Amino acid sequence: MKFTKMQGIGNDYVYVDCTKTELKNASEVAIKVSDRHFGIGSDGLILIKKSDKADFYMEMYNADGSQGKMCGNGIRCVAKYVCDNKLTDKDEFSVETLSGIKILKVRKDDKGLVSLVKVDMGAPILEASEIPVDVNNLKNYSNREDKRVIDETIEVDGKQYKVTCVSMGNPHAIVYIDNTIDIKDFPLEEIGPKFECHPAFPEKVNTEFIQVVDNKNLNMRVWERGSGETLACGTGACASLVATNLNGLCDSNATLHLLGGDLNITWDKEENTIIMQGPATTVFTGEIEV
Ligand SMILES: N[C@@H](CCC[C@H](N)C(=O)O)C(=O)O
Repeated sequence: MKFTKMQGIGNDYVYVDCTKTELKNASEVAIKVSDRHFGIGSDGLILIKKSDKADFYMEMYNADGSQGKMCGNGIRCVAKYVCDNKLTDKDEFSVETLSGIKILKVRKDDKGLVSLVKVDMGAPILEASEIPVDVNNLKNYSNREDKRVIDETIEVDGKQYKVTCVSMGNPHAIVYIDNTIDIKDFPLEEIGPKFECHPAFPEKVNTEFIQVVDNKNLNMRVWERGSGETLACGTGACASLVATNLNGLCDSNATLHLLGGDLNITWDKEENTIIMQGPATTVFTGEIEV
């Protein structure tokens, strides 16, 4: 299997061009290639396919072989892949995903290679049942009128946290952490898996731990369902901007500082859509037996 390893602010996936060939057992291949000791090493696998509704189709798998409906850092790398490998000559095109069709715009460097990608990520989903969140597993759920999960109480491993939930096509739980600690010292490996498998999240959840620096800057660490800690999560950054704005803690445009780099996120409230902008990088290409 020919592949290209790419990363978007450190969230790395193995990309396979399936526009002309088919890959069988994608879920098993995802587990194999993602292994950082016995495989290529990645947070998962992304297949680039043809679409009859858009210019391309993105199919993504987490490191444990589970399928994700959307991947923010992945879709920027798909944009770089299709442009740099001349599968399209357009600077603006569409990519179909399991969570709908996204519109992407690329910026190229002086060698004609894509360096920055802007993605219209669509509208955030806030209704609990659509995220999905089982509100019966929250403590004293209070937003029954609008059915959103904003600043609600959840008990995880005997400790109570305030949580806000948003879907960007995939489910996210956003939790605010103490600003006085260094975010790198937060015990993510211990707490992340407990949120991921909490009964409030019937399809599991990606959890973002946020420190509000000021109304234009947020620090973020993420525990992704199916992949564990990653250096960044694009959909997670979008969901965190929405959650933090709904809690009145940041502007509708802010920079998210993740372990692997920064993303600029805007909630265009007139259009009710989220715009994500960030880099995409090719690491290396190769061939592996699968
Ligand atoms: N890293 C991604 C999200 C990948 C999918 C996620 N783990 C899920 O299962 O929902 C991103 O950049 O958005």
